[in-house]
Amino acid sequence: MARLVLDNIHKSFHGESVVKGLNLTIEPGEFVALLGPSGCGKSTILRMLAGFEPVSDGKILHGDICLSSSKQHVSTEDRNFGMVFQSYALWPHMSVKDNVGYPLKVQKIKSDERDRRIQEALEIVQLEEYAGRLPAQLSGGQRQRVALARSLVTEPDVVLFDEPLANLDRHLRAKMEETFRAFHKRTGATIVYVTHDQSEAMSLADRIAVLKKGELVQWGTPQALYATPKNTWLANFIGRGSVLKVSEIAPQQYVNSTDLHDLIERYSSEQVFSSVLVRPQDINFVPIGDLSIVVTVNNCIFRGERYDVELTLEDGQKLLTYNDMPMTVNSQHHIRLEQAWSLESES
Ligand SMILES: Nc1ncnc2c1ncn2[C@@H]1O[C@H](COP(=O)(O)OP(=O)(O)OP(=O)(O)O)[C@@H](O)[C@H]1O
Repeated sequence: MARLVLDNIHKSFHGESVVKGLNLTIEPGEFVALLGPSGCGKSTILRMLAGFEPVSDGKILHGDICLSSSKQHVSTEDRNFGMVFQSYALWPHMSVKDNVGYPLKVQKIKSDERDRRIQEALEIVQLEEYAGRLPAQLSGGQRQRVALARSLVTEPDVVLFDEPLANLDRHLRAKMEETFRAFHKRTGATIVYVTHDQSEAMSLADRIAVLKKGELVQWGTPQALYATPKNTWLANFIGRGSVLKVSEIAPQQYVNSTDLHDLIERYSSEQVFSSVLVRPQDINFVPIGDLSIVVTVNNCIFRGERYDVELTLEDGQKLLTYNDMPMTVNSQHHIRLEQAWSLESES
């Protein structure tokens, strides 16, 4: 097992720069998600890792081996990375067993060894009983699990996933997330997983690289991205919450309740402002008091286990919070903001 390093990677198509100086060090066995909106360059990065695309500049290293640079390019076949894409690309005329075993046949692995590895891969994705079926006789989730089994029979150090759950319904996605977790635990492979779904990235990955327009915005654990997002764009992209304009304050710090209320009070009379992130769970309804702010209920939506309540401050800014009970639209209440996180302005 070796470390995967993306060292100042650039990629341009016809003079247009789509990946701009990306640096990432992925530890052996780590589960990493590349997350970002459509067109930010996620698939291009994965394709460069897979060897389908050369890099325009920079280096991709796997341990001591240089896989890609402007002078060098190790072919896809010689990288021995597993790959699972959105479309399962199974051979329709081959059984599950033959689909899974195909990469081993290409590698000319002997049949008893091949059978052992197929059996093990099918066990990991819990499809042993389906070995004789054709892809057409399987559900979407089962087909995706066959593709997963096929990606691991060659026992790769690194497995690349490109939106593998995008074509599945919500229920199946949740089930497949479990399969991925078990797969990662069992194989210990390094995983690079492309998605534009933040909840998928948050629930699966050890670390997430959030990308925007070909640039890395933040790289960290899901918990760090949620608690300490870098800027207003990321705060709006990860998790739920409200970005409030307040009086000026240095970015990247927690603001306690007293300071926050002071910053909100002083904001209306000032031109220069800062932005802070307030998470819904950091807002409490309280009796009128020193640290209370008047709000009006703007909207209240039933979400099953709770209500989403949209509040309006006196200066018109909106805040999202949760409540166990429904709240009447246009009713007035007092809230206390327990804490907030100050943000850099979006570049
Ligand atoms: N072969 C290509 N030729 C020209 N431009 C390309 C090529 N491949 C990708 N691009 C461009 O590079 C940019 C990044 O594309 P990429 O597919 O990597 O984004 P993405 O983040 O994976 O998006 P999505 O989530 O929609 O799949 C886009 O503007 C796209 O049009």
